[in-house]
Order: sequence, then structure tokens, then C-alpha cells
Amino acid sequence: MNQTGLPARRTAHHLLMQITTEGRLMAELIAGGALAQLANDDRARAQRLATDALRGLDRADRMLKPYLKKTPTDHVLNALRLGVIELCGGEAAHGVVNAYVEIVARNKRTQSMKGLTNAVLRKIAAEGPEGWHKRAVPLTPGWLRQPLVAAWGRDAVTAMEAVHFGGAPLDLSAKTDAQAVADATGGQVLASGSVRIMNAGQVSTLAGYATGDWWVQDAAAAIPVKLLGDVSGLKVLDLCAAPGGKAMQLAAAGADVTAVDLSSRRMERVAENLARTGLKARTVVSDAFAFTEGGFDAILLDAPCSATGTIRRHPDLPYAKDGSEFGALIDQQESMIDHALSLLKPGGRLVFCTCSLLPDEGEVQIEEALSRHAGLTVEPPVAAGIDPAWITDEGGLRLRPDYWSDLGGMDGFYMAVLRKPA
Ligand SMILES: C[S@@+](CC[C@H](N)C(=O)[O-])C[C@H]1O[C@@H](n2cnc3c(N)ncnc32)[C@H](O)[C@@H]1O
Repeated sequence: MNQTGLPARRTAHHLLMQITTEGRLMAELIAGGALAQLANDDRARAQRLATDALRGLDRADRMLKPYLKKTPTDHVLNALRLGVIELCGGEAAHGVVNAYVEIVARNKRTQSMKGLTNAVLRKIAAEGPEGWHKRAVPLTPGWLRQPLVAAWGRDAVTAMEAVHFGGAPLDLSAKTDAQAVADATGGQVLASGSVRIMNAGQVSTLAGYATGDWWVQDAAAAIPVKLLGDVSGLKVLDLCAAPGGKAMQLAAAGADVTAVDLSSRRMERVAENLARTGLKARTVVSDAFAFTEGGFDAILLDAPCSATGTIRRHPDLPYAKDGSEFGALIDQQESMIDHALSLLKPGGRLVFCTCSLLPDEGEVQIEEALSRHAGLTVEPPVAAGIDPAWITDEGGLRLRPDYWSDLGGMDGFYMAVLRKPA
């Protein structure tokens, strides 16, 4: 690791700039090589810094406000935000202040702001972690907070924000024996059967990774497949399959799985995951709408969505997005439900799910599908660990980040089992 910390800090700053001003997602930036030039330790540090800054961004801005007469340019503001995160996280003031002053000074357009950066960060250092801890939990940006409050109420959104701020533990799905995986990894088996590890560290060093005894999958994300019950011997289509968490669950449960995904790059991940776990599925790179083979006993449609249920692990999302793409996703989900139903055999079941907190991508999709398709019914959601209070009026299952909050929460998800008339 570089002793000055400057390469990691500059990279964290660059990530923050691209996320907050260009609408890029962290995962996409990292996949595109944003961390590639760094040493291993610096990579982890840069990613951690940017992630912590995004989780605490609203609180960092509130700490900065009394020291700024007007909002500085994004380059300076993001340097100050990172400085606040580090100083309030207990890093030594001298190194932090110097590094962010340097980042501001290196840019021709902001070099005149280095004095202000220095002065503000010194004041933040004097206020210290006490000032940070006494401030309220960071609020979700307004464009998303507003529809969430409309859907779930202010108290629920406040509870979700507390869980978002806390980040996410690591959840695993076991290929066969969840208790054995928990014993080997120091995790605990949740009521739903997933294994949860607090403070897991590097995934690939956990026991059972190389032997493919488990795969990473949030506890909420593992429930849609469980709603299908015993799938052994059934012909099951996973219509949006990559990176393959649900396809592996289906294969491990003995289904004859066809996994379809539009993205060849993401489908490579499915192939790698299947190879590591020794599970089998037919993989097809195709647009779901161009896949027209029918006669499936069951179909899993984990449709592309806003991903607003995954903010615990992806705090960049509310800053990279503004909701403008969501209408197109909602229309696509509706068409995908209709297409999936056409590929089911009579009497077959479709599990529709999205990792979204927006009812338009969940409850409303099912209500509308029922009104479009005569004879279509919703099957009651049955699986271990489900609280009856999570079942919705139309018969689906609504999962929220603030459920199991004492254990670290869960992804926000919606799911429903539809049965096609026989
Ligand atoms: C929510 S992710 C699926 C996660 C996956 N089911 C799992 O459990 O690992 C949605 C997937 O839909 C794929 N996708 C997006 N548009 C698609 C389309 N028109 N046809 C097929 N797949 C599509 C994306 O490439 C992405 O991998």
C-alpha cells in the first residue's frame, strides 16, 4: 500500500466524481478497470473509502454546511466529503488534510480552493467523530425518498435508511447443507435457510469457496426460488439468469434448468459459478423476448429493475440514478411477464420478482397481470422464515431492508407466484 495514501484517495475521489456527476455505477466503473492501476491493498481502500462516502454522503454534507458560505464545485465538494469521512472515521488529521488539499491543488480549475479545503478540513478535524455521531442517519436523496415515503410511510423509510447506512453482512446459499457451511465459515443459519456472516472479509478465502459448497446470495434474493417448493425433475426456465444465484438454487434442488440472459459477459459469470459449484444448467445467451421455446413447468422471471432494494450494498445507486430510466423498466417488466406466461405449459407456475422497493415494479405489476390474463391466479407464498405480515393484498411477498434489521436487514424484494390456467 502506498504510504501517503494518495493513490487510493485519488481513485476514491475519481469514483465519487463519476458516480455523482456522470451517473455511473460503481460496479460498472470497477468492471471497466477503475481500480486496475492500484496495488491490492489500495484497491480495497479506494473502494471502501468511496463506499463509506456514499453511505454517509448526506451526513458529510450536513457537517460541511456550517463551514461553507456556498456549495463549491463538485471536485472540491467530493474531496471535502471524503475528508469528512476519513476524519470522522478516526484517521490522523495531518495525512487526511494534506491528501485532500493535494487532490484539490492538482486540478487547475480548483487549485485556488486549496486554502478553503485546508481550512474546512481542519475545522472538521477539530469537531471530530463526536460531531459525526451526534448527527442524524443520512437521508436518501429526495427523488427516491419521496416515492418510498408515499409507498411505505416515513417511519418505515427512516428504518430502511438506518439499515442502508449500516451496510450489509454477507449471505451465502449452501449447495447442500446450510448448517455445515455455517459451521465452516463462522456464520449463522437464518430462518429462511441462508447462511449469514457478519464481517466476512474476502469472500474467496472463506472455507468452502474453492470446493463450491456455497455461493454469495442475499437472504431475500434466495426466497423466490424457495417459493416454487420441490422442483426436482421439473423443467424450469430462468429467464434473466445472470450471474446465476437463482439458477444454481434450482439446479441444486434437482430441476432441469435452462438459464437465459441477454448479456454474454454476465453469462460468463453464470458459467464460472456453475463450474465452481459443480452444478449443471443449460445456458443460452439471448434476449428473453427472442427465446420462444415453450412447455416449461415453471419459470423464474427475476426481471431487470431499478435495484432500489440493494442500496445496503450499492450506496452509489441513489446518487448515480435519478429515476428517469424506471418507466422503461416498468414497461419492459410488464412485457416480460406476458412473454414468460406464453412459455409456460398450462397449469405451470411463474415466479415474478424484482429487487425493487417501488410498488410499480412489484405489487402493481401483479395486479395488472391479473387483469390482463383471465384465469391467472396467485399462489400463496410458502417458504421457511416468511412472516405472514410480509404477504401483500394481491398475494405476493414484500421484503424490505428494515426486516430482520437486528440481524443486518435484507435486500428489498418483491415476489409472487402466478399459476397459468390448466
Ligand atoms: C436482476 S438480474 C438477474 C439476477 C439473477 N436472476 C440471479 O439471481 O443471479 C437481471 C438480469 O436480466 C438480464 N437482462 C436484462 N434485459 C434482458 C433481456 N431483454 N433478456 C434477457 N435478459 C435480460 C441482465 O443482463 C441481468 O443479468
